[in-house]
Amino acid sequence: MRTEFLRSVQSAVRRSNYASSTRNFSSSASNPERKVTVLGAAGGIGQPLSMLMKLNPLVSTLSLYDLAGTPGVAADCSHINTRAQVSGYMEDKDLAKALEGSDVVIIPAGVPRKPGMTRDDLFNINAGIVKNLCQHVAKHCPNALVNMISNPVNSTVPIASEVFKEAGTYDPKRLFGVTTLDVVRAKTFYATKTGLSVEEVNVPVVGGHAGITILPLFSQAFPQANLGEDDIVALTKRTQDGGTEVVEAKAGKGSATLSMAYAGAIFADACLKGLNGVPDVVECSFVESNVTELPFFASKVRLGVNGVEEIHGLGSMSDYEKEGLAKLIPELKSSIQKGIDFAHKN
Ligand SMILES: NC(=O)C1=CN([C@@H]2O[C@H](COP(=O)(O)OP(=O)(O)OC[C@H]3O[C@@H](n4cnc5c(N)ncnc54)[C@H](O)[C@@H]3O)[C@@H](O)[C@H]2O)C=CC1
Ligand SMILES: O=C([O-])CC(=O)C(=O)O
Repeated sequence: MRTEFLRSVQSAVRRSNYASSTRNFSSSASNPERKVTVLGAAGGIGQPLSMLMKLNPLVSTLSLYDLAGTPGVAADCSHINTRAQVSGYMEDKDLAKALEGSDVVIIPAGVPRKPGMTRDDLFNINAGIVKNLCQHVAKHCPNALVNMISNPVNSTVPIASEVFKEAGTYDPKRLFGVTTLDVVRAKTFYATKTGLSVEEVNVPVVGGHAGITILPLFSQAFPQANLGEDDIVALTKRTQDGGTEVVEAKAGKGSATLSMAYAGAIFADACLKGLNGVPDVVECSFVESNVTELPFFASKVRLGVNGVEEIHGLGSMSDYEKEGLAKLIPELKSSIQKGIDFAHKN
């Protein structure tokens, strides 16, 4: 029964692109050892994300770290009869053990929004958390691929890059802001509007991860549907406000956790596939980039054995999308600079 259930979860996940190459998903025996560490593992995102990583046969060691509650989450996850061996860590002094040997470090540590807040309102608390955790990453697993989930992503990724530069470990190919949830939302909203099967649609989302800096490119959606300008504007706005929609619905009890865990698991799975040499693994991500004048930008990225293998350009965009791009640049630029300044001053 349990095996059947696991198979059905795996197959649902596989259909939705979580493991776009079934080759690696179904058999664990042929997959190399891979350690994945989750920092903030006992939180709203951390718990379901840890479970999804435990279900991923590409993971051989799952290391869970949080300031509180990790032993329970680790014990719970460890009973799931899948490949990964689970360990939980809670004390600062155990961070070294938690991180050593990690191939991928996923960071959802930090506070979430409440109604009325912007992601930037989280900066004062989360910037320090991210800086501290990245200092430990630089020390204990400098070669890991870092998947930054903590908000504001537009600033936390630049903070991480400065910390790694300071430590002498920075490799731009290994640092990713996780923007997969924007793609997940754009796909869902597009499929709902067009009546296309959600499993077959794809929509690139570029820019950053806050409000108008989130720019879905519906002109490049696949398959193409004949939507009018009003529909495109409404879909764009809903994708940009997707996080706020959840924050308001949760009415003070946090922000997206389940959809984020799903999105984070898809992105980590893509990183693992790239590391394992699976070809043509492409996801949107906020990375160091020269696609625009900004030092960081989200666009389609091909993942490989070194992390980022290739950053795709923006492709052809509609006039509406070009306007959106022009509008987002100043805000994204200042959020990036804010992160860089923080890393130097604090
Ligand atoms: N990139 C994205 O698309 C998304 C990002 N987020 C962001 O993810 C972050 C986490 O959200 P939730 O899980 O809902 O929050 P949460 O409050 O439920 O969980 C955060 C966890 O981080 C832990 N934590 C705090 N400081 C830590 C430290 N120094 N070391 C280790 N763990 C630490 C807390 O103990 C807590 O368990 C927030 O900043 C939120 O805005 C949320 C949704 C989407
Ligand atoms: O909106 C938030 O605060 C959390 C987030 O980044 C998202 O759901 O996209």
